[in-house]
This record gives sequence, structure tokens and C-alpha cells, in this order.
Amino acid sequence: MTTALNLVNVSLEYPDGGSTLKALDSVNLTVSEGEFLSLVGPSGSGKSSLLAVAATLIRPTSGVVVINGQDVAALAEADRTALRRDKVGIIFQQPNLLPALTAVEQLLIREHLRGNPLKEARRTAGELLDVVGLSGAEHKRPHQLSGGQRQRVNIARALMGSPSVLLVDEPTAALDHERSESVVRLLRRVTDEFHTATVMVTHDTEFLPLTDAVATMRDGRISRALVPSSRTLVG
Ligand SMILES: Nc1ncnc2c1ncn2[C@@H]1O[C@H](COP(=O)(O)OP(=O)(O)OP(=O)(O)O)[C@@H](O)[C@H]1O
Repeated sequence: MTTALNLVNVSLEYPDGGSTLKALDSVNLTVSEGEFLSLVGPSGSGKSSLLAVAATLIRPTSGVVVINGQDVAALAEADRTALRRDKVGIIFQQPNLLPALTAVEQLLIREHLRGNPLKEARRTAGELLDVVGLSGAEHKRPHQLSGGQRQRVNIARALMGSPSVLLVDEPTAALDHERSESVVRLLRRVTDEFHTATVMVTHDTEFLPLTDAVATMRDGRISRALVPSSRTLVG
């Protein structure tokens, strides 16, 4: 099983008055292609910080982040941006869709802004909307979609460009139980079909059995890992 995301001894400190606050404390984490890991833990334990470091949005104070075999710190800024764009899909709690754009346009906007030809991207976008169960809704704008459908557009958008790593921050926080379950099931299916290394921060413990492994954070440390399958190495 190929490792897609590897954090080695990663620490992150924020300035805190005259001293520092350790948001991540010597975190080790390995997630393989096709593996779905849940990340749980109390508020302030460092879950979002871990996602931000894994997404290459924040540089750790120390330690190594490897995505798809590439040591992120060794990359020049432009290469790091390209790695994030091409290899990392990020799904936040709120879909952050642009109100004026249709579902398919939400998926195409990045290609459009880059001036890339849209023919191929349009085909991919249509296929991805189909995967997430939105065929027929391609031309609807966010206000014409339900909360669950908007989150599905968000997931499809994150899959544009075939990321190796999918980082998902509380995708069900704004959804009712039924829609939450279907979104987590969709993330399970997407992980299986696209072989992404998926890390999902969640408070919904009832959906943990849909994932391969659970890592628990406390005070910046990954303190415990339940490993229902032998596919995950944490800690
Ligand atoms: N930009 C920042 N500057 C300073 N401290 C921060 C910053 N972001 C987070 N922190 C602190 O780092 C610690 C970890 O925060 P983080 O948001 O990663 O935790 P979390 O587990 O995601 O919490 P939640 O479940 O509430 O989102 C907390 O003590 C938080 O106050």
C-alpha cells in the first residue's frame, strides 16, 4: 500500500503572548492511498492545525511533511503551490460556493481562471458531479441546492485534478443526520474509487465505522489510534 501522506515528528507552535502555544506536538501520521482516517478530539486539541499543515497551508515549526513522496519543505514556493493544487483536495465545513455560479461552473472556475482549455475539464466535471449523485443538477446555483447537495458539489470540486490526499474538516457539521450519513458514505466511496488518502476531522462518532481507522488528538498529540484494519499506521 503506497503512502500518500506522511507526517514525521511534526510540531507547530503559535505565538501566545510572551511565550508559545504548541498546537501540534511531535505528531507522526501515515495515511496510505485508498485509506480513510477519522481524526477526532476535543476542541482546541490541534485537529484543524494538523489539516492545515498537511494541506501545506501552514509550515510546521519542526518536522517533515511528505506528500506523494515529496518533502514539502524541500520545495520552492511555486512548486509547493503546484503540489497543493494538484495533489491535495481540501473540503471545509462550509462549501463556500460562489452564489452566481452553477454546480458545474464551481468545478470549472479554477481551470477558467488559469486560462486552461475547458473541454476536457468540462467532461471531468460532469463525471464527478455524476459520481457525487448530482447528475441533472449541473446547472443549478447554490440557492437551488440543499445543504447536502452543496456539500456534494464541494466534494466534487475537491476531486478536480485527481488529488492523492483529501483533507476534510467537519463535513457534516451543518447537516442533519440523514444527509450527514450520506456525505460520509460518499467520502468512503470516493476514497475507494479514487484511491485518495482521506483524513476527515469529525465529531460524529457514529460514522467512525465507515472509516478505516480513528486517530484521537489531545493537546496537540495523536494520543491514541484504534486500528480496525491493519492498513493504518498512526503514532
Ligand atoms: N492562528 C492561531 N494563532 C494562535 N493560536 C492558534 C491559532 N490557531 C489555533 N490556535 C490554537 O492552537 C490550538 C489548536 O487549535 P486547533 O484549531 O488546531 O484545534 P481543533 O482541535 O481543530 O479545535 P476545534 O475542534 O475547536 O476546531 C488551540 O489552543 C488554538 O487556540
